[in-house]
Amino acid sequence: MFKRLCVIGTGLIGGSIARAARAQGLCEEIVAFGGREKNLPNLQLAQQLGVIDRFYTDMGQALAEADLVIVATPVGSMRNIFELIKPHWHPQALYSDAGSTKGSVVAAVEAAFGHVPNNFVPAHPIAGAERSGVDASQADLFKNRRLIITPLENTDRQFVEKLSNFWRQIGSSVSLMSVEHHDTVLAATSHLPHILAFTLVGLLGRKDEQREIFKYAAGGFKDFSRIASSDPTMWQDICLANKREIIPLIQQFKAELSHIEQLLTNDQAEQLFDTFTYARDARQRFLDTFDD
Ligand SMILES: NC(=O)C1=CN([C@@H]2O[C@H](COP(=O)(O)OP(=O)(O)OC[C@H]3O[C@@H](n4cnc5c(N)ncnc54)[C@H](O)[C@@H]3O)[C@@H](O)[C@H]2O)C=CC1
Ligand SMILES: O=C(O)C(=O)Cc1ccc(O)cc1
Repeated sequence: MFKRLCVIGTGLIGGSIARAARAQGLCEEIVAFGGREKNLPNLQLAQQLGVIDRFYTDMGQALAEADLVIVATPVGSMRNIFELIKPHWHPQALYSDAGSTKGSVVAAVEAAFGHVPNNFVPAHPIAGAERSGVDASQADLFKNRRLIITPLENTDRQFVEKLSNFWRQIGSSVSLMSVEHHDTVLAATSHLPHILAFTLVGLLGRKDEQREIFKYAAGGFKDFSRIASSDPTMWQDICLANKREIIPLIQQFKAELSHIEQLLTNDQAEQLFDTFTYARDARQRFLDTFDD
């Protein structure tokens, strides 16, 4: 049980962490930090909804007595956030984050502190939605979902264990991996798919007949295009932060698409069938292995 959870960034993810911690009785009180004036309506709503007990516009007050601090702001803001946290850092408190990229978050902490403190435990919930803000937050968002922790060599194992227990108690299945492996895997399974969805929906949206296209969109397009409703600031930050992993995937994707174009141009029906069959079988293998 934590005495005081401090959430920095009370949006979809920070709000859902707060709701889940409250629902499971994992902390005595929950406070939040509200940096900029434009964040205040969201924080007032969070307080009205009972997601947080109160919020502070001063980082020192927000962090006072906090024994668990979770940063859930867009990854591009993290350097600035850790600069603000630094003067109030407490060696006994557990600090973590929810950022979608891990290399950039660790680099942000390192830039702010000159090293990565052993009580900072980088983490990423593989759960979320295309919606933003505290009004979209849910206590069960992390139930039966995965949570990745990417400890560094010097990360205190007791803090890793504490954070793992916290996430397990809010329903997540916890995996540990290196920062680099995380960013390679997530570039493929999350970052590239979001770029593809933004690109396709943008392309179709620019077409004259867009009203017709969206009117007759079948289920597949609706499923695939849902993530193009995601927050542009958040995704701008993620894509720039992990571009080293994303760019080679875009190049491979372009080559695969050109291959399909060639098959169509040459009426190579059998090869087209084989290409689609390979993908279908691969997906079935993933479902058989990982669908839980
Ligand atoms: N949306 C999703 O499905 C998932 C998002 N994430 C990660 O979680 C983090 C938060 O994402 P969401 O909750 O979706 O975003 P959100 O937009 O719903 O919430 C972010 C909150 O941070 C606040 N904020 C932004 N800059 C700030 C600053 N400088 N100081 C104080 N507060 C600030 C905003 O006012 C907002 O309330 C991001 O790092 C994202 O990459 C991780 C897993 C899933
Ligand atoms: O809405 C969806 O399907 C998502 O993929 C949500 C999501 C967004 C960012 C993450 O880092 C993890 C999960």
